[in-house]
Amino acid sequence: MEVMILNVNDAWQLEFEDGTVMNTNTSEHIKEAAQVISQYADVIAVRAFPTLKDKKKDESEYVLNSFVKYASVPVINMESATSHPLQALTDAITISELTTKRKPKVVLSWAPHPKALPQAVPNSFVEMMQLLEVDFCITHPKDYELNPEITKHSQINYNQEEALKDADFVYVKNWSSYKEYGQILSQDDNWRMTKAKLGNAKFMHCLPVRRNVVVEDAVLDSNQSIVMQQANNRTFAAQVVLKQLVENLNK
Ligand SMILES: NCCC[C@H](NC(=O)CCC(=O)O)C(=O)O
Ligand SMILES: NC(=O)OP(=O)(O)O
Repeated sequence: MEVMILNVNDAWQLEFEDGTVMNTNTSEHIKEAAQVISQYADVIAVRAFPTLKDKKKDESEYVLNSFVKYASVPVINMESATSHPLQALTDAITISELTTKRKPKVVLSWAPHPKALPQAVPNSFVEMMQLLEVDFCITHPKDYELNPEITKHSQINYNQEEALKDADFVYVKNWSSYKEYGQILSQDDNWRMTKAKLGNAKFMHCLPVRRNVVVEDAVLDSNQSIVMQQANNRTFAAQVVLKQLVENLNK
């Protein structure tokens, strides 16, 4: 593949609203931009982080969906406002490669972070775990509930120690509050992952990870950490999706 990387905002701001009088800070409408890029490329992969300010706007996935609407080529989600499916596929591949059990116990554990981060990675991880044969539970402080529409078939335990008991895989991730949308409600270091809490489980994280904030060095530097296998599987997850997509284009 020949790859072009475009950081759209480096050039100018795109307009996504219909019918706007574009006499302020947006220079090009997504209608033209998506069609022009479709003339350059056979596939468009879009990364579009949320505003974390306007829940309705983020949930409308206006960036990703506008590309889908106006592009004339397939669009791939490289982490959108509310989901990161290629990361979830990566995580599923990693768990299935490394599990020694038919039904491993997998825990998604919230961690503190100084910045407000999206819910995209945990959302997609939860959705993926609901598709796999795993014993799955989520642990986080009160008021860090993810979108209940996404978590409604998953167990939530506010007691981290209890949730982590006998875990085979522990996926650690920070996210900002969904309820108090985009807010940091806690930076409680007691939620940081430590070697003691991890027990015999394998440690997972999508990266980039803040050492000794999200997880202590002793975990990342141990052979229980499988973050490098995960990062490697990001390539294969993207390749398998692109391969199928491109093969279908040529049919
Ligand atoms: N897999 C990519 C993760 C991207 C993003 N994390 C971040 O932006 C962390 C940046 C920082 O630590 O400053 C997220 O959580 O969705
Ligand atoms: N994990 C993840 O999405 O990594 P990149 O930001 O490198 O794509």
